[in-house]
Amino acid sequence: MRVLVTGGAGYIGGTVANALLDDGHEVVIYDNLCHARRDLIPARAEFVEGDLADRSKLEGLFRARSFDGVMHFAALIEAGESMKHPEVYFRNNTASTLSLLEAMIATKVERLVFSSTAAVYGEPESTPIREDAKLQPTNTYGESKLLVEHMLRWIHQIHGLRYASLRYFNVAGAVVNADGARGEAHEPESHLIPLVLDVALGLRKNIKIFGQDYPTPDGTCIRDYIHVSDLAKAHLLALKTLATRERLIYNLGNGRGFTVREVIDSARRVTGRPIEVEELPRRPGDPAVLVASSEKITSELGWSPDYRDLDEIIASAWAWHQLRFGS
Ligand SMILES: NC(=O)c1ccc[n+]([C@@H]2O[C@H](COP(=O)([O-])OP(=O)(O)OC[C@H]3O[C@@H](n4cnc5c(N)ncnc54)[C@H](O)[C@@H]3O)[C@@H](O)[C@H]2O)c1
Ligand SMILES: O=c1ccn([C@@H]2O[C@H](COP(=O)(O)OP(=O)(O)O[C@H]3O[C@H](CO)[C@@H](O)[C@H](O)[C@H]3O)[C@@H](O)[C@H]2O)c(=O)[nH]1
Repeated sequence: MRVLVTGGAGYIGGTVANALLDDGHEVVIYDNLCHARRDLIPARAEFVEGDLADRSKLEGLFRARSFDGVMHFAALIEAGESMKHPEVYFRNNTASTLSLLEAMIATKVERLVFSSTAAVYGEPESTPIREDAKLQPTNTYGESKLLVEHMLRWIHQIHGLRYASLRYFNVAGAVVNADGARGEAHEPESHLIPLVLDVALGLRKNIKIFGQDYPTPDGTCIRDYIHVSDLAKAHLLALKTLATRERLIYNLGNGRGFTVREVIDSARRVTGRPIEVEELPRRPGDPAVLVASSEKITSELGWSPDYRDLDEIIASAWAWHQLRFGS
């Protein structure tokens, strides 16, 4: 298949682009590089620099090349930042995605795999979270993605777009393949695991823990960490399944939650280094607990994660982190 990968210069999009290439597909990456580095674009893919909002550029690309599908990763991704600048998130993640969808409708590109998020659920009523749980985001990042899910439902119904909405929980870890190694590095970094590993490497003094008074065993937030290679596997499965099924909505997580302090302890075990912490107030918009039930994708598509152990996920991230940032 020929697949357009929006946001393919980023952490997850780049990893999935490599997995598509390994599986024999042709990949064109479309990214405006607002949060990525040119030298990290997967070397075997074709690259087009452009913004999601540029409908005519996307339409031109679709007409010129006849794509079988789109994997749509391009977005701003920080829940904390989204609570300071909601309008930026609605513009970039929601309105600009509409330009992509308009271009797909106009040129009859039929399949879309969309990066949704656990943040669409907000504070869940029960855990683990199933796909039929209430959708009530507690941050505007989650809302910006939920609005896209609503648009997709209508565009599917009216224009027949086939789509998969994959609601990822917290993605982590690194992958080694023909292109070398690729791991988690956001520009700028705001995610827990890479920041903790920076402290282990001596690049930061300490890790700030946002909130100690959540209703969890140690007072810090609980998240479900999934390895990026397991996520990539699910994307390829979803894209293929859209040949026979029209609309897929799946959670992607490991089914086990870890507090922020447990993640830091795991990093101490894996790296063998001391990791100093500093306790700060809550970060606005953070739900206390997000843990996935991924039973639906397991029973319907046969997906299951290869990485189930947090220490293993962090060890994979650490191996790459030392290569990339160690001296
Ligand atoms: N990292 C996670 O834990 C996580 C969890 C759930 C969902 N997601 C979703 O997965 C996707 C990828 O996340 P990531 O961690 O790889 O982030 P990332 O920041 O590494 O990648 C996002 C990419 O999108 C590009 N981009 C952003 N806005 C654009 C625009 N308007 N036009 C063109 N390109 C644009 C950026 O330059 C970047 O390369 C996002 O949609 C995110 O919401 C991530
Ligand atoms: O320096 C830090 C960074 C994070 N945290 C906490 O660690 C947890 C994880 O935070 P982070 O790594 O920033 O990820 P999330 O905010 O949980 O969001 C990620 O996971 C979501 C799915 O659960 C995705 O939708 C988002 O795109 C992705 O950024 C949260 O409780 C944060 O408050 C800290 O205490 N200190």
